[in-house]
This record gives sequence, C-alpha cells and structure tokens, in this order.
Amino acid sequence: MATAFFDRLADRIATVDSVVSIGLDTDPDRIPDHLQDNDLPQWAFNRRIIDATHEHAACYKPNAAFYESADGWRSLRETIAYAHGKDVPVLLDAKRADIGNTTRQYAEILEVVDAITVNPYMGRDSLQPFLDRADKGVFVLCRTSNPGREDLQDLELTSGEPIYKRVAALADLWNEHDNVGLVVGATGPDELEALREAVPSLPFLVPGVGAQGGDAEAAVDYGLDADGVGLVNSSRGIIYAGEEQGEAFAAAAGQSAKRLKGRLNQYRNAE
Ligand SMILES: O=C(O)c1cc(=O)[nH]c(=O)n1[C@@H]1O[C@H](COP(=O)(O)O)[C@@H](O)[C@H]1O
Repeated sequence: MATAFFDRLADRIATVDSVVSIGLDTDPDRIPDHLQDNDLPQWAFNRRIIDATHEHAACYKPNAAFYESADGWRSLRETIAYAHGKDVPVLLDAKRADIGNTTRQYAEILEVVDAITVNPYMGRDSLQPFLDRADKGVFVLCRTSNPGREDLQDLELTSGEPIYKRVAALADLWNEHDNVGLVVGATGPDELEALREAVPSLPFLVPGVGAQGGDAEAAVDYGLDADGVGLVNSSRGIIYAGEEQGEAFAAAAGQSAKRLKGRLNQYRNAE
C-alpha cells in the first residue's frame, strides 16, 4: 500500500527542515521577458523556480486557477513531474467539490498529485471520493485568509459556535484515514489558535503569510500538529521576489524561500 500523504510530508519536512509550502501561482503576465518566447513560458518559469527553491520546499502548491488553459495544463503536468523528480510533494490548490457524479471525476486528479484543497460547502458526499483516497492529503477550507470570510464562515449557529468551527469538527469526523487537514489563514491568529485547540490532531495548511501580511509566528505555533506536521504557504512573496531582476529572478526566489524557512524555523525551534 502507498505511504500515507502525511507520513510522506513528515519525512519531507524532516529532510529539508522546512514547513514552507511554495505556491506556484504563475501568472503568465508576470513571467520575465526573457522566458516569454518559450513554448510553455509557465513551465520554463516553474522549472527555474523549482531548481532554485526545492531544497527549502516541504511541498509545492500550484493553484489550479493559473493553469486553466491548454498550455497551462501542459505546464502544470510538466511542473508536477519535475517537482516529483526532486522528491517534493505537490498539493494542488483546486478548492474542488460537487455532486457525487461530478466530484468522482474531480477526484481523478489525485492520480497525478499528492494532495488537494477542497471546499466543504456541499457537504460530505461532495468530498467522499477525495476522502476515500487514504494515500492522498485532503485539505478542507475552514477559515480562509480573505476579508470576505466573515460573510459566512464567522456566522454563529444557534449553539453559538461559528460555522468555521463546525467545519473543523466535521473535517475531524471525516478523517477516517488520517488523510484530512484544514486550510486556515494566517490573517486570523486568534481563530488559528482556537482551531488548533478544537482539532489538535489535524495538520493545517496556513496561507496568507507574505503578500497578504499574515502572522507567521501564529502560523507555526498553531498550524503544526503535535508531530510538527503542517504547512505554511507563501506564493507571490517567493516566486516574484526577483520580479525586477531579469534573469536573476529564480535566485531571488531561492533567497526568499530560504529566508521564510529560517524565519519559520525560529518559531519551530522556540518551543
Ligand atoms: O486554499 C488556499 O491555499 C488558500 C486559502 C486561503 O484562505 N487563502 C489563500 O490565500 N489561499 C491560497 O494561497 C495562496 C496565497 O498566495 P500569496 O498571497 O501570493 O502568498 C493563493 O494560491 C490562494 O489561493
């Protein structure tokens, strides 16, 4: 049987001494001029980013939104294979879910990636084909980093419990194969703390440090489970760190990934 995702992630975290998830949110309009003539500019960009950053990467998190074109899909497939060639797991940020017949097709993507983000709004059956993949990671959106999270996620049920806490409790129930994590934004440190208390055993993916200005210390303190497994993601803050530097863009991304790893490790080691 294939090794469970969170075991593989724990190994990767130990190997590179890093909980950094590097977001490959590769905007075709932000690829440096010297790469624009390539057959697949996004792939050319990602390959250089991976070469410069993989030793700091606990995982790569391409966001599917950036690859939803014919060339984008080809670039994504090349990127996934290349990351795997460097022994780095790939978490596809797709925020998927749908009725059963459709979501079974969505879940086919798990043949090529190691983990995925999913949306809990449609309930358990909309996620079941993902949850059934004991070897893959399933990160359930719980309390997101964007301001609009307040519209729904913070509303209180009649019990007084906010919806995001109910989502966490459900995700805990759905975790029959130890393959479920939560997505909790770094922009809400108090909620991060409350969620860690509510579901101690679920690893979190914590986006929102870097470009969104979230709290990196809280991300480490509360994002990691008791075994130190979890992910803190930065996308633009790493891959566009050298946007003004022409051909040196990848080296700048490498420096940025290394800096974030060092900063997060200060908090990891402060226990
Ligand atoms: O699911 C996610 O990864 C996610 C959830 C969330 O609450 N906030 C959030 O920013 N993200 C994703 O994390 C990445 C953040 O990118 P940067 O703000 O550039 O670091 C993007 O791909 C977002 O789609």
